[in-house]
Amino acid sequence: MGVPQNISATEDENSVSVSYNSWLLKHPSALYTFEHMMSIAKGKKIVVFLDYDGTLSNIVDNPEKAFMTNEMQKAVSEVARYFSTAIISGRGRDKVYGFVNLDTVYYAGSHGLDIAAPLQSPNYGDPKHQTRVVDGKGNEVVLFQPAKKYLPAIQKIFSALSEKTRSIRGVMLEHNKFCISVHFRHVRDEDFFTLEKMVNSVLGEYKEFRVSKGKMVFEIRPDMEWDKGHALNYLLDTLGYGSSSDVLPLYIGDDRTDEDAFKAIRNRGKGFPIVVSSTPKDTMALHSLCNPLEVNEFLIRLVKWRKNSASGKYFCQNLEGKIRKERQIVPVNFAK
Ligand SMILES: O=P(O)(O)OC[C@H]1O[C@H](O[C@H]2O[C@H](CO)[C@@H](O)[C@H](O)[C@H]2O)[C@H](O)[C@@H](O)[C@@H]1O
Repeated sequence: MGVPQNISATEDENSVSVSYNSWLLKHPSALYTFEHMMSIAKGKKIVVFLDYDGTLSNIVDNPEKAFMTNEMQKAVSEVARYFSTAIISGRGRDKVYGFVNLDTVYYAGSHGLDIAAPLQSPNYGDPKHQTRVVDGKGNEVVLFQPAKKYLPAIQKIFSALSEKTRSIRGVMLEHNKFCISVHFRHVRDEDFFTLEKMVNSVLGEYKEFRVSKGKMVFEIRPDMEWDKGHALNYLLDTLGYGSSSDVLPLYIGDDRTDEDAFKAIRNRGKGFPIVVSSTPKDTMALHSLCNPLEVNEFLIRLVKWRKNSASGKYFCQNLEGKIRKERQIVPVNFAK
């Protein structure tokens, strides 16, 4: 009995790695194609967008404990020194800020339904959803919250789900302000369909909401035309890059709702949509990274590239009007 099982395990592993390798041909590793990507980015402005769970932090059993490593926090902080950087998460905005804990990045929570954007002529999206507020650090920011009118209903759905799912062991509800996550990672297989029915029956009374499935989670949110892709465009616009043809948005994410951001970049016709996955999957992303460890490495490389290209540029500019003799050196140094 043991032998055939072993053989089939090996066959399975082989076929997984064969299909992953052929998937990689379509979605090459952003680490392997880094030089090529950066050759496209030369002289352009990269704006960095990052998902949180499964991208900056590993997927873990307890959503409250999805901390990022110190190395990752340092890498994101460095990235934010050189590039405009935003985190777009399904979590509540405050919660994701609590995990990342950096004041130099912009945050969008609730799958993009809650954006704290810089105070700069916001001309994208409906102004009635925008409020000027002073954040914890005393900076004026614009809160863009297009789903505000749904807050009372979200509260009711949360209460109804808490009541209804109480009988199912392992369910965990997470209030993400404009969305609700129903985690079923710890629900027994035999209880899954009952839970799914419960979720659908509660939502049956709230037709203006939709539910999608993420990683061991039902994600409930208002059924409106606003997603992570819209949030990416909104942030680009408020950061002042809306009409610039020199901007390359770079988005790294691992889950279904990140596909909306990949799609937005594909629609712009420029930029780097990068999916985090160690298995083949349908995606609009053009590049891939295997896991948060590779994301960390990619971010470190991005910073190094930026530092080097900045010093190269500085060298050129310095040479430009001043030291004629040294100008000859430029091509040699660049070739190195
Ligand atoms: O857009 P994201 O930042 O990726 O958020 C999507 C959901 O992420 C979290 O859940 C997922 O990660 C948990 C921690 O690793 C894991 O336990 C859970 O099974 C995953 O689904 C978050 O808790 C959800 O609220 C977000 O919707």
